[in-house]
Amino acid sequence: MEDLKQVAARAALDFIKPGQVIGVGAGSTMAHLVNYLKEDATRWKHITTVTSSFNTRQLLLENGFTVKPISEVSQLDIYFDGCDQFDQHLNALKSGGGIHTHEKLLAAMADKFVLVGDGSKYVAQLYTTFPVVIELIPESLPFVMRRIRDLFSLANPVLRLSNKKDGAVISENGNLLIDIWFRSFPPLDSLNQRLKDIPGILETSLFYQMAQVAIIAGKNGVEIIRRDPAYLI
Ligand SMILES: O=C(CO)[C@H](O)[C@H](O)COP(=O)(O)O
Repeated sequence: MEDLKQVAARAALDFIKPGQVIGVGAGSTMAHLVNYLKEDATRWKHITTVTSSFNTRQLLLENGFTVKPISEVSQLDIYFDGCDQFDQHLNALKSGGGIHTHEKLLAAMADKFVLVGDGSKYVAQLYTTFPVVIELIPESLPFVMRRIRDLFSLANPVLRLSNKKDGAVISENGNLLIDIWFRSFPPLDSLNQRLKDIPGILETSLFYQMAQVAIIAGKNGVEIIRRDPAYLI
């Protein structure tokens, strides 16, 4: 059977026009998308890419694409990214990679933010099988831990540690990451802002009502889900 992430990535090509500035996120689905762009290199040779991911950047460069640093861009035509999970309103958790601050920046600057994945990512309501991750400045660690425990008494905040080296995982921005494991999610419409209101926290991995479209490949084919059904893309 065909890899469904590959099927979804191929469907994403229909959303791109030659010459556009394209954001590409992290993960295996995005790697498939880069490989498809490479397969039709003549058509796509004039696109400019921007990425939130070290691994995707390497792949783009190896395949001869122009990759601009995030710091040189304020607008993208479109940003594609995978996620851990998303719900029927296209609220997404992007917790696994620990690079959500850059991912959210690219999602926010894109005219269109498109989630791409296999059907396993799509759930009616987000489950707590994934944490909400926060990026925080190192000095704020004890305070942020205390404030999270005060605000969410049933949540379990855990500093993300490296399994390849002693110590904490350090983000692209020199910061720490905390995985917040909830037993049940507090109301999602305010969760992102409640966390960001804590001094020291830079960004969260909850992408609340940011994506306009999701491309999902399941055993019955590719489904395009729009947050607003009237949205034309
Ligand atoms: O959100 C992410 C990282 O934070 C990735 O996009 C997510 O893990 C998707 O990966 P894959 O395409 O391999 O399923």
